[in-house]
Amino acid sequence: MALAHVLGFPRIGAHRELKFAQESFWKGASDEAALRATGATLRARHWQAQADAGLDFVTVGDFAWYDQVLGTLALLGAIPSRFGFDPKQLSLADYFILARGSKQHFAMEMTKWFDTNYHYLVPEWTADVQFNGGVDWLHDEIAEARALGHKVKVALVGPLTLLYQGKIKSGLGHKLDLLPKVVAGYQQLLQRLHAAGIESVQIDEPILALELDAAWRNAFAPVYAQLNAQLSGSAPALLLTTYFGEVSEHAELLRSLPVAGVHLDLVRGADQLEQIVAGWPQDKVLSLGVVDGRNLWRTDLDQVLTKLKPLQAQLGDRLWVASSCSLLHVPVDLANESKLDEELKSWLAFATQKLAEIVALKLALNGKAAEVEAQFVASRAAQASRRSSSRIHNPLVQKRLAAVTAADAERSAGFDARIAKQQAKWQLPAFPTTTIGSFPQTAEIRQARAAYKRGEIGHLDYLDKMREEIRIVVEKQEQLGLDVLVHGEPERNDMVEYFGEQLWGYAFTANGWVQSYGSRCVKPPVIYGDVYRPEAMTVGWSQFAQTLTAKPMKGMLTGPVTMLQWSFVRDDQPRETTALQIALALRDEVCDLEKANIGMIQIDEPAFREGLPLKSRDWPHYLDWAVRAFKISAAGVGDETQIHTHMCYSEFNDILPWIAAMDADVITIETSRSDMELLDGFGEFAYPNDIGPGVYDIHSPRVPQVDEMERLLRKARGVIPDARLWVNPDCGLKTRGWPETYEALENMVLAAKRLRQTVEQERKAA
Ligand SMILES: Nc1nc2c(c(=O)[nH]1)N[C@@H](CNc1ccc(C(=O)N[C@@H](CCC(=O)N[C@@H](CCC(=O)N[C@@H](CCC(=O)O)C(=O)O)C(=O)O)C(=O)O)cc1)CN2
Ligand code: MET
Ligand SMILES: [Zn+2]
Repeated sequence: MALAHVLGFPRIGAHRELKFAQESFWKGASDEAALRATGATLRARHWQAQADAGLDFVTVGDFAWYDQVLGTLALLGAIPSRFGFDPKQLSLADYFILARGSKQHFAMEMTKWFDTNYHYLVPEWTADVQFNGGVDWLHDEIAEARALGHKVKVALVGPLTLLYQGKIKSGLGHKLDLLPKVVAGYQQLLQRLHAAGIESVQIDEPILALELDAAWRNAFAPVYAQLNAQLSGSAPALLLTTYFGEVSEHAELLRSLPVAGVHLDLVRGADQLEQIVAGWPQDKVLSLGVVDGRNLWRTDLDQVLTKLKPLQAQLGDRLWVASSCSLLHVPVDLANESKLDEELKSWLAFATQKLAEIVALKLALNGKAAEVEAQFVASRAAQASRRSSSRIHNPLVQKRLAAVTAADAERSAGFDARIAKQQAKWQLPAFPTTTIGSFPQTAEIRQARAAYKRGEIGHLDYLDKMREEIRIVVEKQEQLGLDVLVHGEPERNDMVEYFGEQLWGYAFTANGWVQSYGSRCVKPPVIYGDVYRPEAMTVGWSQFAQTLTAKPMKGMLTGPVTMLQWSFVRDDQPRETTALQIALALRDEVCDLEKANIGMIQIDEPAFREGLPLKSRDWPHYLDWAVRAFKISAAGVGDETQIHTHMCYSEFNDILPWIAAMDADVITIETSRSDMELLDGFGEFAYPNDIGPGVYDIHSPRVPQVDEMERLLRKARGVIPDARLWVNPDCGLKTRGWPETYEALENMVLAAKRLRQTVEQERKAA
């Protein structure tokens, strides 16, 4: 009999209960007990949903108070020693300091989890890091689940993925130097799980979907042999999970690893099945991820069943039906969507619905097709209705896309000619200061928007409130002495959702929250049809903001790649086609802004790096269309119009030439959490256009001091010519409060002024 399971369930709660409990704890408005109680309630609810759906285990270990990688470090005792915490006595408050920083401590670095919009905390590898055991939280959660009567499978981030995803901070030549300690730590952990009677452990090794070099590849067999030897044939059985891509190059390794089973992502890597299944050992489970954990289209159950049936003959009980990856990346429950129309709703499945899909497949395989016939009928109807629906195809859009030429992607002059005209026009000081776009989204702003959405205040009142906010933001920027201003984006709930709401071909949810990092969530819009801009989206706001100041006011848009990457994307046409449709819509907006005398326009592409395929052999194709999409959105303007872009939260060094190929006049880019590591890349590749490497981390409430920022700027001057260097934070300020924002920007402007003085002195001395 086939079994059914998921690799993980979203922890934030259908109504973001965890977010509100975390934030209340951070504010000091509630205590640790209250936060813990909310966590326990959510876990209990999510396990119950899994049990009620008919899964064979509930997954324990997917919960995290902030992030699952940080949680793994806390569990193993491998927290960075620079914080001075005792790993075995770590309190929740300490754990949050690791994640968010404090007056004394920089936060741990945060970066994207593979190619998702989820951010994890980057382990800090030093020679003295320990793996001798840490907090008991996982063990407590297991006890909780059992007390509720559930059959438990424990999920862990695997040792090699954990090591790989960290960064060497000091004292190590190679991350794998830590292997003996790490393995000992996992052995200890597995023993304890065994002692507690755990029979099944899912051990996530998604790095197998990357192109690993020999050192990493070769580490798998000995590591798993050691973990297995320790268990000496006794429980828990290890299920090694791979996801986010195909792993067929490791087919031989996976067949021979001493683990009880292996999980494959058949959504991302449909083609790998044949190669891996051939000669699959008689004693190994094969868990097949057939329900998409990264998107929310309803599964074509017939199609999947057809694929699974022949395998059942081969695998029997050893066939497990699963989600492709953890369901962390999709919203919790479609039942909470009252605003989506019934047709669209019938096309979708959120995490809760996906549980039912997995179980329907399992039951159909196990000879109980009659019990789940209704599910199959509904799935069939959804596929048919999606294929034939008239709301998906827009001939206007398709015709325009077909007519795009290479020239549409090129500015009329090269950078040198453009920047000369732009400088003559704007007369900015050396090291111009600016911000990334958003200013604090205060409770007042959000409440006003919530009241507007509920119909308690009218459209004009809402506009008035937002305009008032813009007035305040402009006034503060003038006081601060910033050189290039922004309107602050108060009217935007989220930079992607806001545009999605105004474009055709997009649907948006009322409650489709997905965790992005810590307590922060997004509601990714759903792209279901051809994308079309019926009217201007931002022009009124930018125009209004420009009337308030004589300084340049940057227009503010989200770029095509990010609009795509942070949405749930249609799966019935290539991603690049959708990206180019969005690019054309944005191009019209950019041209409209220019016509309205907005002379600087920022087109944010924070997800540009995130969209990069995990395997480098797929890079050229992606980079080609992604760069083209950006350029098409930007290239409709004249030479004097200054195009900015912004990127954050990724490692950029390996794609610098393509970032340069986007040919934005100015890029502001996140660098401060990694102490300007970006600049290392400039050794090989000198970025040609203007650049503002972020001088402070906006994701931490800590206020940076003038000296720190001045130091970073001096570092930047080492590789960026003075004439090309801008001064700005790492990213937008929407998540910050006003007092810390104001103070930080005051310090930043001061740092820029000091730099100008230095240059002046250098010039005099010369
Ligand atoms: N899509 C996306 N991905 C991204 C980013 C991003 O900005 N957008 N930034 C990077 C980092 N990630 C981030 C993700 C989310 C947030 C963020 O601030 N999210 C907000 C939600 C934003 C939002 O949609 N807000 C809505 C709804 C806000 C809300 O909760 N309203 C209350 C009512 C108002 C109140 O009383 O507060 C409610 O509905 O219950 C609005 O402003 O209208 C949050 O979690 O708090 C920040 C950074 C990478 N990925
Ligand atoms: N303009 C956006 C902002 O300032 C860019 C954010 S990138 C995640 O919020
Ligand atoms: Zn950013």
